[in-house]
Amino acid sequence: MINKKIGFIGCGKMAQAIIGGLIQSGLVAKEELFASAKSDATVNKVMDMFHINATTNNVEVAANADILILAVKPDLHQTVIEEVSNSIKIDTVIITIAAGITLDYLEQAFGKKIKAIRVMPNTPSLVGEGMSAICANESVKEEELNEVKVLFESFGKAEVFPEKLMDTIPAVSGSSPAYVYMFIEALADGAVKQGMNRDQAYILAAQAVLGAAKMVLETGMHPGVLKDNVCTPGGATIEAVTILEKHGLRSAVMMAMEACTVKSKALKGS
Ligand SMILES: NC(=O)C1=CN([C@@H]2O[C@H](COP(=O)(O)OP(=O)(O)OC[C@H]3O[C@@H](n4cnc5c(N)ncnc54)[C@H](O)[C@@H]3O)[C@@H](O)[C@H]2O)C=CC1
Ligand SMILES: O=C(O)[C@@H]1CCC=N1
Repeated sequence: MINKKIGFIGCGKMAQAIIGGLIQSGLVAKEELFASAKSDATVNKVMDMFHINATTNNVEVAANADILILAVKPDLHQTVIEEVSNSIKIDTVIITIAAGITLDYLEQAFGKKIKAIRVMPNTPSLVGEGMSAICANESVKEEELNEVKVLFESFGKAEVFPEKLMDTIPAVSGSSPAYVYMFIEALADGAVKQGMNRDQAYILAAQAVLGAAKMVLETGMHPGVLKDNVCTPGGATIEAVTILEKHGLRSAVMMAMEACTVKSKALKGS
């Protein structure tokens, strides 16, 4: 168990995924989780869903937290930080999960030396299969960074990266679940077009994606070799692969990722 008070400012889709993942992991007691949101409707929803402390008062959450997670949109960071910066404890570890918010930006917005951490998580955290990339400033002690890593590992995988790679992470793992859902939807549409029931199609498509991802992670084999193993010479799969290559699947993904990275870098000011 981690016996620290963990506060969330902003309690939308990503914070809810983390809170759900944390509760399910059992690493943190519900009594140690605090969240604030702008509207009463969100506060009530969060209390109903997770039975944790929730309020519209950001300062209350900030003042209580040993680990404070800023889970609002990038362009709201300045306002929220101005609101809470005088209330945080001296040793509070401050985490932003926002795309594009740098460690320097955080320190400047707080206007003082702080223990600052940047994490780029993703929504599969809710089901214990999150991927979180982490970097920290020099004020964060090794044991504090390890504790945050353990926290995020409790609902998936977590890796520490140099900050220069953090703007690339949304494209690879923060945003990419959206593209994968599009792929699953497309697989299901294709099956429905050929007469399959939609509910069954989602199960087949999603399980194939889950299994393929597990093969990459657990066998350590190159994705190209795994693909080749599916393509029987002169068989059906290579016909599908030919069409996907013709329509530029890989270059479409790579170009989409570039656009994602450019936007991530620009977000804090927008
Ligand atoms: N949705 C995702 O898959 C991911 C999101 N993120 C990051 O997480 C952050 C939040 O994104 P989402 O959860 O998707 O957005 P969201 O719109 O679902 O949640 C934002 C929350 O902030 C609250 N909020 C707005 N103004 C506030 C204020 N002044 N004080 C306190 N709370 C306030 C809203 O009530 C809402 O609950 C963003 O910075 C985003 O870059 C990072 C990785 C993945
Ligand atoms: O779309 C966004 O800006 C955020 C960053 C990663 C996932 N969602």
